[in-house]
Parts: sequence; C-alpha cells; structure tokens
Amino acid sequence: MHICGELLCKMFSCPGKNSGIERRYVHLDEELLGAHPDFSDRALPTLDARIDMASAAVPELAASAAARAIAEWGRPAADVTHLVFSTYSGGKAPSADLRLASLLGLRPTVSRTILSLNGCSGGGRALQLAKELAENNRGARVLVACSELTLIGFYGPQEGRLDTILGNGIFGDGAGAVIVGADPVDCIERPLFEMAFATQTTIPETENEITTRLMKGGLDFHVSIRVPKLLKSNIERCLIDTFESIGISAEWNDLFWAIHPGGRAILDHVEQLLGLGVEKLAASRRVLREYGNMSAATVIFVLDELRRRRARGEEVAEWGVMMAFGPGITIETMVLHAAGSLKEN
Ligand SMILES: CC(C)(COP(=O)(O)OP(=O)(O)OC[C@H]1O[C@@H](n2cnc3c(N)ncnc32)[C@H](O)[C@@H]1OP(=O)(O)O)[C@@H](O)C(=O)NCCC(=O)NCCSC(=O)/C=C/c1ccc(O)cc1
Repeated sequence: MHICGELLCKMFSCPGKNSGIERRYVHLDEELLGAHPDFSDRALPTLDARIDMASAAVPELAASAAARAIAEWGRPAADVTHLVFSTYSGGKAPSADLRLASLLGLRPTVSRTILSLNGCSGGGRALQLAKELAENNRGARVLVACSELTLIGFYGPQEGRLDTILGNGIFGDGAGAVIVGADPVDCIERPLFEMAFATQTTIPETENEITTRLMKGGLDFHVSIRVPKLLKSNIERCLIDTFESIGISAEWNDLFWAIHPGGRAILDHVEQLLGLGVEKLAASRRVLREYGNMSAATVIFVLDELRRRRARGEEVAEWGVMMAFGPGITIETMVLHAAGSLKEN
C-alpha cells in the first residue's frame, strides 16, 4: 500500500475548542461564495452549479494526491490496472473517475469503479474492494482515490437544522490516494501495510441516522445526535468478530489504530470503550485537528500519519486496525499488518 494525502483548497476557520479541530481546508472560499450567494440557502435551486464546480475540482484534487502516491510507488502510471474512486461530491456520468484517469494518463483499459455517496465509510470500502481486486487478478495494481469537496452540501444555518451547523463545523475538503497490490516487485515496490482481513457491518435499524440525498438545493446530509453512542455500542463486537475470523486474539492496546475521526466525540467514545492509552488514537486526533473530517479521504490521511509515526519510532505495534463509519450505519473494519514487521519475520 502506497499512500498520499493532498489538500488543494484554502484554509478555513477554527471551529472551537471542543471540536478537536484547529484548521480545515475548503475549496468554497469567500470569493466563490460571493459569486454564488444562493449557495447559502438550501431552498434555492443550486444543484446544477454545485455539480459543475465539483465535476472540475474533485478529479483535479484527486489527481494531485494520486500523482504523489504514484511517484512514491515508483512505477509508471500506465502500470495501474484498476481504479477505485470514492466521492460524495459528484452527480454526473461520466464521473470523476474517468477525468482522473485522463489527468493521470492511465491506460484506456484501466478498470474503473466509482463509489458514490458512501460518505465517511467510502475510504474503507474502496480499500477493501482494492484488496479483493489485487488478490484476484495476478499483477493487478489498484489506484484508490478518495476526493471530497464540501461545496456540494454547504449551506448557511437554518432553523431546526442543528446538524447543518455540525456539518459546517467538522467537515473539510481533501483527497487521498493509495496504490494497492499483491506480490510486490522486489527493489521497486516498498509496501507500507498489508491488508490482512476486512469486514463490513451494518448496525440494524440505523438507516435514518446518517443520510444524504441530492436535492435541488445541493446534497442534503443528516447526521443524528445518536451516532457516537450507536458506534460505541457496536464497535467492540465488530472488532472481536473480525479478529476471531482470522484466529488472532488481540489486546487492544497492543495494536496500532486508524479510526476515522468522524468527530471528537467518536474518538473519545472509542478510546474509553476499548481502554486505549492516550497515544493510541494520536494519528486520528492529529488528522482531525489539522484537517477536520474529510469523509472518505480521512482514513487515508490517518494511515499516512501512522506510517510517519512508525518511521519516527512513535508507533511500533505490528498489527493494527482501520475503521471507518458511514451511512447505513456502516462500519468498515480492516485488520492491518505493518509491512516492516513482515520483513523481520
Ligand atoms: C465535536 C462535536 C460535534 C461537539 O462536541 P461538544 O462541543 O462536546 O458538544 P456536544 O456533543 O455536547 O454537542 C453540542 C450541542 O450540539 C448538539 N449536537 C451534537 N451533535 C448533533 C447532531 N448530530 N445533530 C444535532 N445536534 C447535535 C448537542 O445536542 C448539543 O446541543 P445543546 O445541548 O443544545 O448545546 C461532538 O458532538 C461530536 O464529535 N459529534 C460526533 C459527530 C458525528 O456524528 N460525526 C459524523 C460521523 S459519520 C460521518 O462522518 C459521515 C458523514 C457523511 C458525509 C457525507 C456523506 O455523503 C455521508 C455521510
């Protein structure tokens, strides 16, 4: 797995001390908003303009992350065989995946899949799909790209919609990219993490807790106040089931952790529930602090941060877990093995 995160956009506000967020980056700056003052009002028909803007900017942002991931991978872009692209910020076909393939000069036979509206679980889903593709197609090299722009669903405050304020307070823009493959080529490819096993769980009867819908005024998203507690009640079962499936018994504090920082409360709940030491969620908290919740792209930033922490010797665990949460409520869980540890065995 080769990882790279990318931020195009301009720096945004500081949303307050309780959020755990110090800065975020957004494409929709004051100038653009000045040109589209109707974006502030979700009752006005702005979807066409938002989709036009996103159709240009989403693949460009993805391309800058992907170009860096490909450069670090060390092989030419033409060696990419598959592309899995996740975004909630689209709304037309051909989609951002085709434009990204063209911007990167991928081969015309590249096999493309777009994941749309998977929200914050999209990064986990895209990585699991890439794992399946890589393991089942000899020599496959899968480019995973997640690119999110909040402009598709940014509104001003509205009476009775506290979740809009929550969204404006925690969401940010960003893109991440990863190259996934099996059987690395010696001396050229230097894997970072092995994706050992992955599961997807849907929490029963929670389909109304995180929702998004394309409306004439933009992407209308709703995140209920119950989300952190629902995750807290279900996460440990997912972890136990996942580790039992591969016959590994794990002490939570002996693992490294890449939890999607959907909000500060979610990280607090996970830390408390699993009895994790304060450093265990440091990568997730840093990404939340520096970039906010960039939906699907966020777990890629967390993995990127984790590999930096590993390089500095701040995280030494051999096995780890990545978790991402999105509409469903869907929990994507993946057991990871640090590639440096593989070589030592
Ligand atoms: C950092 C927060 C936002 C605030 O923390 P706090 O400052 O300690 O304050 P409170 O938690 O006590 O909340 C302050 C107020 O906000 C209210 N509130 C608190 N969450 C809410 C609420 N979801 N609604 C509506 N009022 C609320 C809460 O009731 C309270 O109201 P009040 O008592 O009247 O002051 C914290 O609540 C927090 O981290 N919440 C979790 C955020 C969360 O659920 N994140 C989403 C995870 S899932 C995801 O990321 C998917 C996104 C997605 C993206 C794109 C897609 O296409 C699809 C999906």
